[in-house]
Amino acid sequence: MTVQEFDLIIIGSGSGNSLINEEWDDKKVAIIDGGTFGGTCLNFGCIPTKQYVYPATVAHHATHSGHLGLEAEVTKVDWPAMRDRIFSRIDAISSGGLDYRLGLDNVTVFQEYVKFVDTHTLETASGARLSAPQIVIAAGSRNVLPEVPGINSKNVETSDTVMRIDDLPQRVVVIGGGFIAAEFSHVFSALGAEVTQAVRTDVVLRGYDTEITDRFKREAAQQWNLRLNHVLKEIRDEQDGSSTVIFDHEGETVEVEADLVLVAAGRTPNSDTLAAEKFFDVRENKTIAVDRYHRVLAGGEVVEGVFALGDVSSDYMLKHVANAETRTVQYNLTHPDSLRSTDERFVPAAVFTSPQIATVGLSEDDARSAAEREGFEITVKVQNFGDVAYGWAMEDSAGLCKLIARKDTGDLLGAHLIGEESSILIQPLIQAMSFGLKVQDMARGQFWIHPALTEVVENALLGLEIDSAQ
Ligand SMILES: Cc1cc2nc3c(=O)[nH]c(=O)nc-3n(C[C@H](O)[C@H](O)[C@H](O)COP(=O)(O)OP(=O)(O)OC[C@H]3O[C@@H](n4cnc5c(N)ncnc54)[C@H](O)[C@@H]3O)c2cc1C
Ligand SMILES: NC(=O)c1ccc[n+]([C@@H]2O[C@H](COP(=O)([O-])OP(=O)(O)OC[C@H]3O[C@@H](n4cnc5c(N)ncnc54)[C@H](O)[C@@H]3O)[C@@H](O)[C@H]2O)c1
Repeated sequence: MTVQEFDLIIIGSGSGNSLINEEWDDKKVAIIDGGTFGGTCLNFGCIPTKQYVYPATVAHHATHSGHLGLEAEVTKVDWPAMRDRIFSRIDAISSGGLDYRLGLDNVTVFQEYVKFVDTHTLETASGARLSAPQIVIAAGSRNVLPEVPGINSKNVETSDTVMRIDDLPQRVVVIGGGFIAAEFSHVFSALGAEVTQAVRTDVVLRGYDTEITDRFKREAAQQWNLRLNHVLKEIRDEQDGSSTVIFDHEGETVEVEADLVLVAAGRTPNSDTLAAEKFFDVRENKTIAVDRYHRVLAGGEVVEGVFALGDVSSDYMLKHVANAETRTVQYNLTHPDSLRSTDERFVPAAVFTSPQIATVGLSEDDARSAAEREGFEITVKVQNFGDVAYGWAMEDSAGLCKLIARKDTGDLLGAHLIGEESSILIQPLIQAMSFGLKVQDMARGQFWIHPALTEVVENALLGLEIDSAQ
């Protein structure tokens, strides 16, 4: 069998597509993607979800401003117009990106799935064999569907399909307590659907500081029907075209009627689609094992020339992490003698639900454990948005900013926010952690615009009890 030889093979056109820079102009590159060109973030993830989140948040504000002396209502939600506006932009970027790559002399695009047949050779679904001394696995992750009767119902959607539906459904059941469930519960409920979010335990947004998750549960329950400890058992299709979603709730059977069931029960890395486990180390969570330079491991040893990045190998399924890893791998591919690693000490995340949530660093529980283990004290401050002037303007009772720092040094250990634009408010705190800025210097070493909402961050910093602070 003939094997097509390349200098570089990239599997995955999401973050992987950004690897091809001018350094490869004179070399032969193959980029392979069996799915939609551009990957998850562009086509099914970060970007379209936020394009729905924004109008949903506008609608939420419009309909929840009575406390400000405003009576407003949303008289029409034109879902098809919204969907077409969103995807006319996204689809054009995806097909434009594909056309651009197809037009390059040095790049060959394979639009099929591949798997490894040895560490440096791949076989496409149609049987072609490709080989290269350098291969980057950027194959991402996919949605997981729980194995329950009725999971193949026509009313079941995942994040891959739900944004392209024909119309806004009347009754939506969202399965899951993670990022995707939280964001879509907000979107559908704010746009006017009757939403039930069913979480199998009493934990939402696992791993988040409990102050934030408790506040989120309270706020979510005021906007949609949040049901905890509801274990999905079955989805039964009814003759009228709807479905009945059946749960076990602490030993009792609970049935909820739905026109659409959004399953957001987690994502799994695509390592198995590549037969990666035959040639490389694959961890229990199905990520491909890599060293600090993103080189793939086999039997604990580096496989020369094979790198992995993003959801398929990362501890985080976040696009800003995949992007940072892409920059590192891009450099390492052409600088084998001065390899770089990605600094993942302070990885932030935001959940674009209602209210927004943003987090970086340790939760209070984890910070207390670390303090006990390593012998230092922590200081914690919770500042409500409603305590600062802009929070008064908003009549806010939902938002809070919680900071955790080392008492002796003033190093920030964790920052957790829930409330309006938390994903923006947290950025100076991420910056402080990344660059080692002490909380006392951060609080008083700069002006904080009055009366901006950032004063909630300023006041939280000032509320921390640092030993050396005057
Ligand atoms: C609904 C949703 C919302 C999200 N929102 C955010 C957000 O707001 N912020 C954020 O930071 N992150 C968000 N994420 C996560 C983010 O989208 C991912 O972390 C990121 O896109 C991963 O990029 P990647 O390059 O690793 O993989 P991908 O972009 O998924 O690219 C992998 C590509 O590999 C292809 N592929 C897989 N297996 C094979 C194979 N065997 N052969 C050939 N091709 C293959 C796939 O078709 C895919 O196109 C969201 C995810 C989802 C699902
Ligand atoms: N704003 C963002 O950054 C953003 C937005 C969306 C997704 N993402 C990324 O995508 C990843 C996947 O998101 P997700 O929400 O699908 O996953 P998740 O891991 O955040 O949450 C999965 C949820 O599904 C539940 N679950 C698992 N199995 C179940 C079952 N059998 N029945 C019922 N519930 C079940 C879990 O308990 C959990 O609550 C996230 O880890 C995140 O990194 C990020």
